[in-house]
Amino acid sequence: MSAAEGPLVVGVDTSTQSTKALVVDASTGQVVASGQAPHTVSTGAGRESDPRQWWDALREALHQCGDAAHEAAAVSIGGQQHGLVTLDAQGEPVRPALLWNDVRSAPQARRLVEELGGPKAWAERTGSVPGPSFTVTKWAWLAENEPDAVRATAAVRLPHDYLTGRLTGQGTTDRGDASGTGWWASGTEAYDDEVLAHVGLDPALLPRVVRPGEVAGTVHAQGGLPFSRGTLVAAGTGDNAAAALGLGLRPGTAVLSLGTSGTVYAVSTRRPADATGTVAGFADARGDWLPLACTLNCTLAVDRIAALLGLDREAVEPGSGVTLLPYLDGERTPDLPHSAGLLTGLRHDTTGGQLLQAAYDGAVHSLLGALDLVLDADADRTAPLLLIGGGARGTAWQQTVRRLSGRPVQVPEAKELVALGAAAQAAGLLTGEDPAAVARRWNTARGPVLDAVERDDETLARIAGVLSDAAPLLERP
Ligand SMILES: Nc1ncnc2c1ncn2[C@@H]1O[C@H](COP(=O)(O)OP(=O)(O)O)[C@@H](O)[C@H]1O
Ligand SMILES: O=C(CO)[C@@H](O)[C@H](O)COP(=O)(O)O
Repeated sequence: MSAAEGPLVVGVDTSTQSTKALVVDASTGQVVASGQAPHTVSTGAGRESDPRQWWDALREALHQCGDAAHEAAAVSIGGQQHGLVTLDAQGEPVRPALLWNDVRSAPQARRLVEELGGPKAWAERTGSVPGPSFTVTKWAWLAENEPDAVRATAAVRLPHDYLTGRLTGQGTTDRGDASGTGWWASGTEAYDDEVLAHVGLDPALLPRVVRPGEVAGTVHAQGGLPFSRGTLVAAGTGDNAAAALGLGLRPGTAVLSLGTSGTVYAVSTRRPADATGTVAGFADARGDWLPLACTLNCTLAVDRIAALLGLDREAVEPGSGVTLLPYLDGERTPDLPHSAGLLTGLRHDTTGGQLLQAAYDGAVHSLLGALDLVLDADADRTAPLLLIGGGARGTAWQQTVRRLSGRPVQVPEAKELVALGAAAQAAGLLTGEDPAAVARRWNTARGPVLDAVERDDETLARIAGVLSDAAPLLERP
């Protein structure tokens, strides 16, 4: 037996690059064991992963947790949002999942927005104007490009639903992740029959939306996992909603998450409906809302540029008028799905370190442009930003966010906030508490606050100018 004070819970983050598992003491929030196993994502035109490798990675991550995982009384899975998982009648993937950062459905996205009333109508109906990240556009792409796969599909799931379903044997999801599909109406909090009919998706193929605080099921088949049959399984949620739980986030505080995706978000009690499409009007996992903007190019893109330059990711140098838009995967914020990386302002005396700094600046500029849009009008604009995700560990990321935001930045010591949020959700099942209150009791947001520095408006203006001047190039399909 472990020396934990309370029951143990397991929180999982199945994100783009890896699956991470934490075994957490539900009384204190102490992480008693952890594990992590990588995934592969296809390269080339699309971004796909075989869902079965998420299950294998979950098994491996839990194996690394050792005996502690055997004692878990409840488990919950947070996962990368939007991915389209298609299962056949036996529950096996029909094809690899189409991931959130696969932009091939950009033409379908544009068409769907036009066909169902335009951006304002979509924002009012689903909270968001669907871009190529949204599941509904991926389903439309599949129907057009692989009709046999669509015909073979007996169930449609999101990544976290897939793993939760393999644990419980039931098809479930939650409002947080459902709100990123484009077929969940944020006004009625139910699947939108008209959208589903329009894209030819039978609602019977979709999972049941579990209410906040409700049990999704119990572990029905161990399948090589360390859990006992009957272990409680929480609803789980999308990774950003899970991190909001993990931080015990309250309205008024903005989060910047620097991982494979860059995201900026806040909790709000008001249902968002941004007709410009910059802010996605997601639901959170509790009953409130999670207005969020997301970039496709964050840590991976900057690391790639560092690798091209043969530099360590921290080897940045200040100064220079060079601008680098690191849109290696196309971009979502701003909405430029067909764009590629763009470099301008290069001189004989530009150094590699300055080029690398320009890549950080380009990535952070996109996120900060949406900061004011995700916060409620009455939020305190001088409060610290919470910086999380793998990139938050990096000094160059921290300093770039400070310089370009002009705001204090708080870096929580807790590393895996998505998995911690999932653990808090699992703990909430045991104690009946609100998961965000569990996380606050665990003090998960604790960490140093870096003071505000003067905002570098010159760099922000230069990047905005390049974006505007290069629009025809960046928008070209
Ligand atoms: N010490 C560090 N400094 C800067 N970046 C880091 C550091 N450690 C990890 N990273 C970055 O974090 C990224 C992974 O972040 P994470 O939030 O785990 O990603 P995911 O989106 O898959 O959840 C990697 O791409 C890597 O570039
Ligand atoms: O698409 C979004 C949010 O809308 C992404 O944030 C995904 O949820 C992927 O997350 P990471 O793997 O980068 O954590």
